[in-house]
Amino acid sequence: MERVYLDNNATTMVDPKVKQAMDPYYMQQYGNPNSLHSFGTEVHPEMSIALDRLYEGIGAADEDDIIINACATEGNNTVLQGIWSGKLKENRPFHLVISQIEHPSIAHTADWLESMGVRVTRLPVDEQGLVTPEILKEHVSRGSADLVSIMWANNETGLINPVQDLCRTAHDMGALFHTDAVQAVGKIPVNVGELGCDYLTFSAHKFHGPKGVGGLFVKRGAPPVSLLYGGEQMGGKRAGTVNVAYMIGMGLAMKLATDALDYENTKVRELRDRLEDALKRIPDTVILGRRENRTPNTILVSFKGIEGEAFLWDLNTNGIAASTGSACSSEDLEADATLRAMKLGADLAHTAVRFSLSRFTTDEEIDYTIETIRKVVQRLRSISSTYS
Ligand SMILES: Cc1ncc(COP(=O)(O)O)c(CN[C@@H](CS)C(=O)O)c1O
Repeated sequence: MERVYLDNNATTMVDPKVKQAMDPYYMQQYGNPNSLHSFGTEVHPEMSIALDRLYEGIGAADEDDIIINACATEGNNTVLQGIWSGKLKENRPFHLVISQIEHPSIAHTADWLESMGVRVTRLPVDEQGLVTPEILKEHVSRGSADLVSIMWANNETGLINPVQDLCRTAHDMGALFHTDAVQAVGKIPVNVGELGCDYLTFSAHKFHGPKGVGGLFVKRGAPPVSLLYGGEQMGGKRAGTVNVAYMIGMGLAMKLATDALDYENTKVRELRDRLEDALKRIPDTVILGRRENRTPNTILVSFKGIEGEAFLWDLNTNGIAASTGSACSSEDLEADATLRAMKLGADLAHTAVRFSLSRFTTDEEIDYTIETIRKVVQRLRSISSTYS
């Protein structure tokens, strides 16, 4: 087998149909959409179709806003910094509530805001690794929070938070609610109308769209949030010439991913479960997080006595791509925040490896992965000084 890509929570392959849809916008229809001449106006119809697909994909109403930006990191920063700057203008304090398992684009932004004088509450997770309304009510008094931001699905464990209940609880407390839905869109049904959130973040390269484009949902009536000022793009809410090709690509990727949700939750889930069941047959293996409450494509597994980095290297030598936790913390050998928040022992936290499948993963790739993991675990344990 040539190579097997099982790191789709880090980024995904662009769907060939998405690539094909983007191609005309580089050398044929390359006008600036803000130009009044035909080169600019001729791209408007496809941009409108793309926007409609995004609205439909997350269940947004016509009166809501979806701001096209560069990535989820920008979207997360826009919400947290946008609400903060609004409070500054009103000369009012800002109390931000996040969880201890958020992606660094939330966690580190919160750290920076805290250094600027913002009050930040970081909610722990329960024994299942989830943030619950009970935890929110236990740590935050009614009326004290301005914004609650809790991720929908965790990028390392795949665990799905009860965001609808969290949103309702946040609103009952008088707070706005944002969710980082990067690992939910394209994996589980996302409907902002049912959820009731004020803001929601997503990123195209997580659901077979291009890297470098994302979306920020802003519910009608929610305080406007901006990070970049300049031209009148996105109604002045996000300045900068729109990347037409990427916006059109993200719109089609959203449609294809939404259309494939059944496949994700049947065939992809079946492939994931087959891999997970095979891993569980290896002695001294721990699967982190209950399968029933995880996105259908993700496994976080720990092999006792084997360092995650060494395991990944052996896998990579055999052509299999996976990761220890999230890609953005892969250089950091320190057990990352999510695993620390789950109160995993250092041995488990340092050996955790993430496998994340996609709709392009095949039976043969899973067969090869199972066979290879068995050999790698046996080899590494045979030379391990800590495993006996
Ligand atoms: C929940 C969540 N929130 C935000 C981001 C950032 O998305 P960008 O579009 O790249 O800015 C990510 C990307 N997580 C990758 C890279 S760190 C991972 O390996 O887990 C994410 O998973």
